[in-house]
Amino acid sequence: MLPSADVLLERARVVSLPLTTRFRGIVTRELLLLEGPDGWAEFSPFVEYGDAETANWLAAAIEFGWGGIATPGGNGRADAAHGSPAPAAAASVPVNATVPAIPAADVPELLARFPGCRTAKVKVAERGQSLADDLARVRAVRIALGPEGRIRVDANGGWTVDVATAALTELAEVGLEYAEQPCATVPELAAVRERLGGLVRIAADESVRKAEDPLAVARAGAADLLVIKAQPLGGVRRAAAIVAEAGLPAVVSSALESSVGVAQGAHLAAALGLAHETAAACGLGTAALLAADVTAHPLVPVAGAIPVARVTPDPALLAAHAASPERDAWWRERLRRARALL
Ligand SMILES: O=C(O)CCC(=O)C1=CC=C[C@@H](O)[C@@H]1C(=O)O
Ligand SMILES: [Mg+2]
Repeated sequence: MLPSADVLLERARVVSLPLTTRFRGIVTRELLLLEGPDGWAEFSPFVEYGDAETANWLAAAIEFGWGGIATPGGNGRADAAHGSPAPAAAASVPVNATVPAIPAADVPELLARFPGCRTAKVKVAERGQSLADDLARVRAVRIALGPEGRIRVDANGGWTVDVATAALTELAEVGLEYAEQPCATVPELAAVRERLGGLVRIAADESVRKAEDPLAVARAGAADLLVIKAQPLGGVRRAAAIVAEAGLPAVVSSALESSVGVAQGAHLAAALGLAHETAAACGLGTAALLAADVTAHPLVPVAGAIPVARVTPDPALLAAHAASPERDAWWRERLRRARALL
């Protein structure tokens, strides 16, 4: 039985967290945190998302607060509530630095927020910018990481097939691990992948998390790997099932959450076997892009990794970053509408 909206909202808090750098067009991240018997969870679909899409995000929050997701090493309340297996060593997930569409000159300062990260994901194809801007940014990252560093780019579906093919052919000279969602649709991804003939691997993000059928991209052979997010896909179990069915390698990424939401991503990474030193880096270092978080011990990268741990917000920080009464009411209503869809 799923908890009712009243139960979900009993201890809910809505906060507005400032970002250090503009990212996907926003400078503050609003989100709702809720506390279940297993611990704290996050409900934070981006504000422009419609109700149908938000239901998955709520299903994920319910899973993390009420669903008995165990923490490897057994440091979470879920383990106590549901009986933990034998304690294992505390796990950690290697993470990438996330480089927004910033000027190349700002890259070194940005990367300093991600200590020890040997992989960087660089945003490209930003509206209003040119391929020259992308090349300059990616080259600046290559200089900072050195020849051994791994660089992936994320176009968020912003290119046509022709532009993607040309842009990735040029960017490949800097050395790319893969390109995430170069075009918007599955047929376009398949076409770019085919045209590049293995020069750059293709990862699908929006084609999984925003698709009616998250497996269509795998079935079409349109991607080499999947980028997986816990909240948009309805939680750890559902996301892990999609990866298993797709039969493709996966990288877990955040949805630009507070450390509470990032913690669920880390649990998904652990469930997928990505919580070890030699795993491909996950996009879970994004708490480093927040100028403020809800805990004094945020899940920011240390030595290139974040721990797989649950996060309990600090009451003083919840109060300091509380959203306005209007926004608080908006989020609570939004949660009620999402709950009605489950
Ligand atoms: O993967 C990362 O390095 C960070 C997360 C990230 O890039 C994203 C988080 C939230 C929303 C998305 O637009 C964006 C993405 O496209 O992957
Ligand atoms: Mg992406």
